[in-house]
This record gives sequence, C-alpha cells and structure tokens, in this order.
Amino acid sequence: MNWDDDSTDAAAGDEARIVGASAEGDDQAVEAALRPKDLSEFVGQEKVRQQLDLVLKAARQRGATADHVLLSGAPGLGKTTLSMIIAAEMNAPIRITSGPAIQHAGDLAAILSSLQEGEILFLDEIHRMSRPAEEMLYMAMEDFRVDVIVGKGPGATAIPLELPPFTLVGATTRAGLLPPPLRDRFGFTGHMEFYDPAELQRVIHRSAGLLDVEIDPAGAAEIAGRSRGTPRIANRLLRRVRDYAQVRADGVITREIAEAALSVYEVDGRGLDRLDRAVLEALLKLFGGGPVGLSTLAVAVGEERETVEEVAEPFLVREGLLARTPRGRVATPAAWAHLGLVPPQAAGPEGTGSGAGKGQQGLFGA
Ligand SMILES: Nc1ncnc2c1ncn2[C@@H]1O[C@H](COP(=O)(O)OP(=O)(O)OP(=O)(O)O)[C@@H](O)[C@H]1O
Repeated sequence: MNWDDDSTDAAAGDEARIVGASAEGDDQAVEAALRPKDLSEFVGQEKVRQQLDLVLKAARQRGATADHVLLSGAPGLGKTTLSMIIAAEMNAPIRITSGPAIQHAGDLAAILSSLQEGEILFLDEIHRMSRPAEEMLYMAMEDFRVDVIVGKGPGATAIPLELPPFTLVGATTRAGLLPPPLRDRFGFTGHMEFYDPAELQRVIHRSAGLLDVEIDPAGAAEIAGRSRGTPRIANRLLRRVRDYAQVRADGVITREIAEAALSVYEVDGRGLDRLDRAVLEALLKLFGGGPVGLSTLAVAVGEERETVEEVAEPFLVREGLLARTPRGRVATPAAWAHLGLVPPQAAGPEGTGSGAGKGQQGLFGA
C-alpha cells in the first residue's frame, strides 16, 4: 500500500488521540525506556534489519563511517529507534534534529561543523527542511564539505569548510516528497512497513516485561489487534490497559481485561476510535454509504474537513473501510459489516440505510 499519498504528517488533532500515531508529550519519556537498544531486540521489519545489519557490519569491518541511510515510513514505526540502534551498533555518538528546526542554511552549517568524526546525524522529517538548507546538505553528504556564505550582495564570498566524515540518517513519512538529488545521495534506503499482529504481540510482551506488568498471550493479542499496525500505539494501549488492570482487577492483563479497558477508551476490536466510527456511521447511516463529498461528511460529524481527511480517513482507507473516489467518499462492504449494518440494496424496503444508497450500487453493488 502506498501511504505516501495520504497525509500521515502529524495532522492537527492526531496527537491527542489514544490511537494517534504521533508521539504525545507524555509518551516521550516512556518511549525512551521502551526503545530496543540493538538490532536483535528490534522486532519485525526483517528486510530492513537484515540489509542494515550488512551495511553496518561492512562499514565496521572497513573501519569506515557507514553510508547515509534514509528511513521512510509512517509515524511510530521505529525510525527514531533504528537511528539510535545504528549509533549504538557503530559505537558512535548521535545528534538528533529535525527538518522543521532547520529553516536556514546557517542552522545546518552550525550543526554540521560541530559534528565529530563518525557521528550519526539523525534528521527527522527531512522532507520539511528549507530549500537552501537542503542544497547545503547535498554537498555535505557527498563531499563532506559546505560553503559558508559570508556577507551579502556582490561582496558575498563562499568560504569552504571541511567536515569530518559522518553518517546522515534521514527519516521521512513522505519519501515521495524528497527531491531526487537528495534521495540519490543516500547509500541505503529502508522502507518501514506496518507491523502484523504477531509482531505487535512480541512488542507488547517485551514492553510488558520492561514495565513489570503481567500479561497473558490472549491479552497481548487483543491489544495487538487494536494497535493499527504501529508499535507506538501498541505501547500506549498497553499502558492504558495496565492502568485498568491495576485499578479494576488484580493487575494481570487478560483478554477480558484488555477488552474492557479498551472499550472504556472507545477503541474497538479493529482499532477504530470514536472519530473513525463517527465518520463511518455518518457515511453509512446518513448517506447510505455514499458517495458523499468530504465537506458534507465533515459537517455531518461536526469536525473540520482537514480533521476528517487527515486524521480519520487514512486509517479507514488503509483498512479497506472507506474509498476516496472522484464522486466522493464511499463505504466498502467491509464498513457495513464492521458496524453490523446492512447495505440498502441488500436490506430491501425496511433496510437500515436511509435510502440514499444509490451510488453504492454502481461501485460495490452486485
Ligand atoms: N521494531 C520495534 N520493536 C520494538 N519496539 C518498537 C519498534 N519500533 C518502534 N518501537 C517502539 O515504538 C515507539 C515509537 O518508535 P519511534 O519513536 O522510533 O517511531 P518513529 O517512526 O521514529 O516515529 P516518528 O515518525 O513519529 O518520529 C518507541 O518507543 C519504541 O519503543
């Protein structure tokens, strides 16, 4: 699937959701404690792990700095974690910054000129760097050199500055937005996929061990199934279920406890939260499954257009519950099944739909 087409940037409103993939303020300290420290502890992403293992081992054997690495993938899949593992495996210090923090070429020059030999520079959201900084980065990556411009206008001069060899680890949720000259300068590109439930179960067991929480396999499976393929969400749900287990039960997480806790937080069996379900319900109950325009749908759920489009829809599309078509938003048969409703054409005159489901027929009807 190509999530690059969806807006997976930290969309407004996503941070506050229990199933939001971006990090909340309170997540960051706990996340640090739960981060795998080396490649063997890092769950899943077999391909990227194997390839990276080779790149790093080869560099170590040659006694050289590793090639620049680009990691692409949706928020919360482990890009920051992997960059820290790269530093640990290379026994090198790491400097962490992000595209939005580098708005002027001078900001980047200051960082680059203070790097030590072999240091890892982690540049998160690299697609959000300013153009002048990006151009400076091309030369730095290729020749380990930057031209610092002193003065302005006709009197301006470029002073070349040699840099120690370093490894840039760039992370992006939108690889398609990177200009080709920047993409081409990475020696290795790893694409992070969403995790399958069995992998998330391993993440949850590992985190439960670190948090000193007792959890049985069925409890871990229940949380994994609601974590939207994302370790960050799995860890967050685990912490909320732990609270419930501690306050309302004997502290042990079983399937029943996980189900009860996550229903308190309105996260359903497939990982949809209140907003996702409100969008689906409006689409099915008010518009017979669509097609309906985004603005109309947003008004129906009392949310901004952007919130529906950027916060709720990407996951609904990924789950195959909603389709974006040129004629508007359309529910798929899986959406009707998920909410336990019957599509109008199948329901007959007393069907649950409001009778506005004509478009449904053309797209998904028999
Ligand atoms: N493969 C993994 N195995 C175990 N835990 C993981 C894995 N990937 C991510 N995590 C956990 O998920 C949390 C989020 O990971 P991380 O911060 O690396 O994501 P990210 O892709 O950098 O997100 P963002 O794009 O928002 O910066 C971390 O605390 C880490 O504990």
